[in-house]
Parts: sequence; C-alpha cells; structure tokens
Amino acid sequence: MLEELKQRVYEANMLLPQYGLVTFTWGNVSEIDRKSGIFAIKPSGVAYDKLKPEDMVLVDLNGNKVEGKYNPSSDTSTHVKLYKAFAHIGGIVHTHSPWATSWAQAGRGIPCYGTTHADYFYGEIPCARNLTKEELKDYEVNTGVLIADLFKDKDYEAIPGVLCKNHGPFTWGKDGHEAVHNAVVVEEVAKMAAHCEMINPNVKPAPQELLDRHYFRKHGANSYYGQK
Ligand SMILES: O=C(CO)[C@@H](O)[C@H](O)COP(=O)(O)O
Repeated sequence: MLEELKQRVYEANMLLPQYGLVTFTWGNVSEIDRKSGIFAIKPSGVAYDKLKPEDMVLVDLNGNKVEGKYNPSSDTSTHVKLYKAFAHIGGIVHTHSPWATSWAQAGRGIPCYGTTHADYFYGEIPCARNLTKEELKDYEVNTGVLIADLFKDKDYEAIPGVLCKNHGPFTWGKDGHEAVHNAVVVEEVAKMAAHCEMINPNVKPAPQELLDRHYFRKHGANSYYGQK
C-alpha cells in the first residue's frame, strides 16, 4: 500500500548522502499521508547504498508498524510526536550532519547572522534542552515532546527546524523533500555561523529589518515559497 509515498520517501532519504548530511545510517526521512494518518520512514540500520523503495516502513500515528520487512527507524517515536504536534507538516528529517550537530552538542541555537539564514528561518534555530534522567527512559518519545513544548510559543512553519542538545537537528516541511531542503539549509547556516563567530567573536545577529525583508519576501502570501 501507499507505493507512491514509499517511492517519494525513498528518494528523499537518498538525498541525505547526496548532500553529505549523513554518515553510515545516521539519519532518516519520513513523509505522511494525512488522509490515512500513515507515514513512510526509512528502516532502522539499513545502509543507504542497500536501500530500496520497498524497504520503506509504514507506521501509523500510534507508532505501530503497518507494513514493512524491517523495523522502522529508531527515531520513529519522535516523528510520531512531531506529526501530532505540528498539524501542517508533511515531512520530517533527522540527521547528525556535523556542523548542526556541533551546535546541538554545544547546546546553542544558531543565531541568524545573515540573509542565507533569513531566507528560510525567521530567526534563531533554537536548541532544545537536555532530557532529564527520567525523560531519558523514553528517549525518542520525549525528544518529540520536548520539541513540541519548545515550539508552543514559536511558529513551527516560520522556523522549520530545531537542534536537540547532545543529539542533532530535526527539520520539517510540507513534504519529505522540503524537509530535506531545510536540513541542507540548517547545515549550511550552522557552518557559516560557526565561521562567523570564529572570525568575529563579537558578531551580533542580523538586524530585525533585514530578517523581516528577507524572510517575508520569500514567504509572503504572493510569493512562490509562500504557496503552501
Ligand atoms: O539519532 C540516532 C542515533 O543517535 C539515529 O538517528 C540513528 O543513528 C539512525 O538510526 P536508524 O534510523 O538507523 O534507526
């Protein structure tokens, strides 16, 4: 069932090694069919060069496997929580891409230092706090809970990604491909921001006016990007 969805999710997953966002199997993409409430996700532990469209695992919003030869990604419960919390997203990506993960491990959000960032993210890409000892007992579920809590006072459509302390980035979008696009952006702006602070340790975030101008010209009601 949902063969087209599995094909799309396979193709989106294959973009991760293509863009240099994953080493070994450290990442996954999912995309949901909102009508049935079923999403397709990469199987756990299967190498990218061995991956086939039919290997994609179908999972429902209770986290139960609906179809698939393999187990779904170990991050599946986090994807479930995010699909439930963010009603308008259609795809999710998790990677351990090195620059974004470095900011995550350092426990810092990525400030918006320029227009590359402002074209996609309306402000800082936040970093969720560490899970407590108790929360770690249900690690993947609570990672999703924590991200959803962090976004209670943020616009998840204007900031389509997050860093998880000591872990790595999650991004989302209207589908799996857009979520991958945002994962590439997070990695690139993470690298630029780190270099920027190295060159000038006193650098300040870009002015609000520049952020407004860049973000809204690409995400305004009449823009191509705004047509979601
Ligand atoms: O976050 C982690 C591990 O820290 C995971 O993202 C993986 O390394 C990918 O696991 P599978 O998708 O193969 O289960």
